[in-house]
Amino acid sequence: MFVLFQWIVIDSKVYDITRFQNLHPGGVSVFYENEIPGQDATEAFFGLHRHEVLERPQYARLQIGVIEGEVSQIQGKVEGEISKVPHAEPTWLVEGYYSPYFSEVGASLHLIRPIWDSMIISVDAQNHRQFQRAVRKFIDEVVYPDAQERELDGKRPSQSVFDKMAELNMHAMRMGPGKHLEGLTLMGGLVKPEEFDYFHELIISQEIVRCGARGYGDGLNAGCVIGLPPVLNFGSPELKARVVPEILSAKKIICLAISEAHAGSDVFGLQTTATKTEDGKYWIISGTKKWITNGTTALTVILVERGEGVSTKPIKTSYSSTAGTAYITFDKVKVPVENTLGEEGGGIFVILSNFNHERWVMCCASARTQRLVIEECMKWISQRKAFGKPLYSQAVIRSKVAAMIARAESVQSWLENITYQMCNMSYKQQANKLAGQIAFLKMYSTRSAQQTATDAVQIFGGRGITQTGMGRFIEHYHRTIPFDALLGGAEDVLADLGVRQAMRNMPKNARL
Ligand code: HEM
Repeated sequence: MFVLFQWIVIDSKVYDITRFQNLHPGGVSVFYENEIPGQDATEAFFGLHRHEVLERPQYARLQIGVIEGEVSQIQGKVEGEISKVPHAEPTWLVEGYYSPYFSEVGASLHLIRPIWDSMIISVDAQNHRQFQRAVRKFIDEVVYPDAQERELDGKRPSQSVFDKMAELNMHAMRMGPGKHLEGLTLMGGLVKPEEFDYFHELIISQEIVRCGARGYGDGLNAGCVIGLPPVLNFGSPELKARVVPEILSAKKIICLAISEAHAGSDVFGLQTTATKTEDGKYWIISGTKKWITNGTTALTVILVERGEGVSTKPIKTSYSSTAGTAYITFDKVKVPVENTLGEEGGGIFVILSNFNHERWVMCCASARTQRLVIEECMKWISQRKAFGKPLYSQAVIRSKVAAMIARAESVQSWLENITYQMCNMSYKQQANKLAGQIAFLKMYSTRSAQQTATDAVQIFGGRGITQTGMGRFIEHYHRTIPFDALLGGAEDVLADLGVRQAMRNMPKNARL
């Protein structure tokens, strides 16, 4: 019996595909096409596969040698590295570019900033660049692999990831600067609690979303980012002492339950009721909540700890179940009045007070994921050939990519400007001066993101709607992006809010 050995070369590495060829997901026939058997199949391979295919253990072991005198040239994702693909990173991370906002170790910003009140956070020497490198390394090594696996199996992020984030106090840092950081060692001591500012928080938000796993990103304690601030800002000292450490160490999960089947953006239209018992010691809560991120795993719902009468069930959404999106029902749930956050009857204020920060976090994420899509497109249009030339030689492709880049760059620049304002304003000033700005940015960034998703699918063609293979991140992005335009207030509602706020500030005497 004869065995016909079949070898191919990809990027100077020799693969023995003798046995594998009949198992090849793309079929056996491709290996008998011209220019493949026994030859350099690099170009053909990268026109059809992501680099990560060669890194999977079952395929990596097909490699039997390297071509003498040659070295491998092609790189996939390199853990912890800054991408060299143009526009794949915000300019402040790109060699040779400058930023007035992000500092190097021990450097101070050459900016004169007005001092308005004692809430101002110092922005000298906060060491953003070193911080970014450490966060990226952590995300790439610890979070990225788990994100890819959980997106596939739909389970919640692994507890080990929550725990490692807690060791670095990352859950606490995701709440932004403030008193809750006092006494904590942040990122292994890289930044002092009093020096932690909104740019550090922006870095964390933007690094996490580089995982390209939308549902997982939310599953990774996004409920805490929006759910804990009401407790921190309005909870009694006893309640905070009991609840906050458990949540910041990720032993318990919190979520913010606002939306209901009957009311989404209209927070005044909510129907869940809380009635006091005759002795005034308890609330009895009845009603439902819908689309609650992390709700399937949460132990606390603003005032309500999971217990008798609280039940949750998963909602199947267009993104993955790893986010834990839940339908929650309260059936005569008894809650001590001490769990009340803020003034009785002032719940709307509690809810609205954190909207700016929450929307700003969403802008951080949206700005960065648009770049992930740009990076995918840039690689695809240079490695994929059509009509004998790379895709980028088509003007129509270049025009789509140009629009994507312009949108992503403008969103990031605007975001950095707003972040700088936040660093210099008290929470109250932010509410007065930035609610409109942040609403506009949120509206603009999610609209940009949707346009970019549509363009990316056009560029990737069928692969842009295929869950595996070369277009997998594009398919995921395109499928999950509509959510970004809904959460934190629908686009049109935000646009309207911004204009109304601007009109309130119109000088009475301004005329044409
Ligand atoms: C060591 C060599 C190779 C390995 C390990 C490999 C592995 C795979 C895998 C895992 C897939 C499924 C899609 C994906 O996950 O990306 C695939 C698809 C495919 N492969 Fe390969 N492959 C190899 C070489 C080649 C070569 C040399 C060709 C020839 C041009 C080829 C042509 C294809 C085609 C046409 C598909 C279908 C792509 C699609 O549906 O978009 N493969 N291959």
